Amino acid sequence: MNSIVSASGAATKTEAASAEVVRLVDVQRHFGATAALDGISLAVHKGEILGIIGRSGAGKSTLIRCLNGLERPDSGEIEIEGRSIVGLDEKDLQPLRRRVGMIFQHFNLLSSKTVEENVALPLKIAGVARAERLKRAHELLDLVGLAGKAKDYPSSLSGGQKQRVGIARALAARPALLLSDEATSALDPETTRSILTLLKDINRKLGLTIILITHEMEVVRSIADRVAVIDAGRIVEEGQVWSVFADPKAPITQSLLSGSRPQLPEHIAARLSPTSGDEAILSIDMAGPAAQGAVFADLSSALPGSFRLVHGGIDHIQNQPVARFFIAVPTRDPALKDKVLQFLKARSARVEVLGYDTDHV
Ligand SMILES: Nc1ncnc2c1ncn2[C@@H]1O[C@H](COP(=O)(O)OP(=O)(O)OP(=O)(O)O)[C@@H](O)[C@H]1O
Repeated sequence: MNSIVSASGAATKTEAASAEVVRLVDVQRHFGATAALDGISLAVHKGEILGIIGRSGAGKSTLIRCLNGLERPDSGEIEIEGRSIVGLDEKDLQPLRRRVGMIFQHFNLLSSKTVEENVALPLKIAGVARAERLKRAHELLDLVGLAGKAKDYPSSLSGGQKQRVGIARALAARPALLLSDEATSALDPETTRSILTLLKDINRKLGLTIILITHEMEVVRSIADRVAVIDAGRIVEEGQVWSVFADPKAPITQSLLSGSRPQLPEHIAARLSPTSGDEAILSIDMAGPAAQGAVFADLSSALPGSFRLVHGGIDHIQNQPVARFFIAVPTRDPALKDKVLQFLKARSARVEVLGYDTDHV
């Protein structure tokens, strides 16, 4: 069984437990010989945004379908706001489903209904009177920036506007949890940013707990507090987003993150020798407080002429600096590389010798 993934911070155990919106314990779901979920344990706390990433087929959709009661696990426990949903019949699932809003990649709006009718639909199903549900729909359209579109039909909206309607509809019944299933995957980068900003605003304003399922690291990077990486039905890595980006441990995480972190340029990587050359090429990873000092200026003062910068940069994730650089250290002084390694390690940097280069100009 995986350990329970949680971010209780400074809260006491009791406070953290009371603020749990979602709790999964050793959830298993098999399809024939395929383990779509193979022992998922997870806790998500009120107001948290959790990103769940993984490759195609990793089990993300099965997980989300288990959370909204569309799929039943073979074994394990799933609680929403402290109530078990495993084993409930359709009738008893209905009120719990209203506690879980959902947004989709292709919006899933009803084309024959106006924007306000789409937003009000969950309330109509719940038996809320027309005047009240339209009032709520208008409040929500205001919240998502579509106040003037109430009477329009979905066909006249852009993709970003359709997703805003989807978000308003998902919030209609005042859910405790919003599930987002690849909600920005069909949108262009600018629209994606505006939808992510809206989700973050709603999270802050309403204290809404959000679980985002995505294969896009950028989505996780820009709005999630925590990330869980799922592979072959198991959580293989989890943590605060900045810390997982700074030091991805599982090979699948490293692979998913490769496009989001500086990599040694291919033409240099291709010509590295594992044993000898004029320069040693080092990768340097620093994050949090370790990335805040003037490391390279200090290295230059302590060991003049000891390196040249090859590639890299500093990113800021959740207000934390996350730095990754590649430097070249001349090998004519055989002791220099070790002095540089020692200096950087003393500054809490992770340093790796990637190989040796002879052909730089
Ligand atoms: N109804 C089903 N019948 C048979 N196999 C299924 C079913 N649903 C999912 N699977 C299998 O379970 C595994 C996990 O699928 P799932 O759809 O949860 O992955 P995913 O991470 O959401 O993938 P994608 O990103 O491509 O949607 C896959 O091997 C898939 O083929």
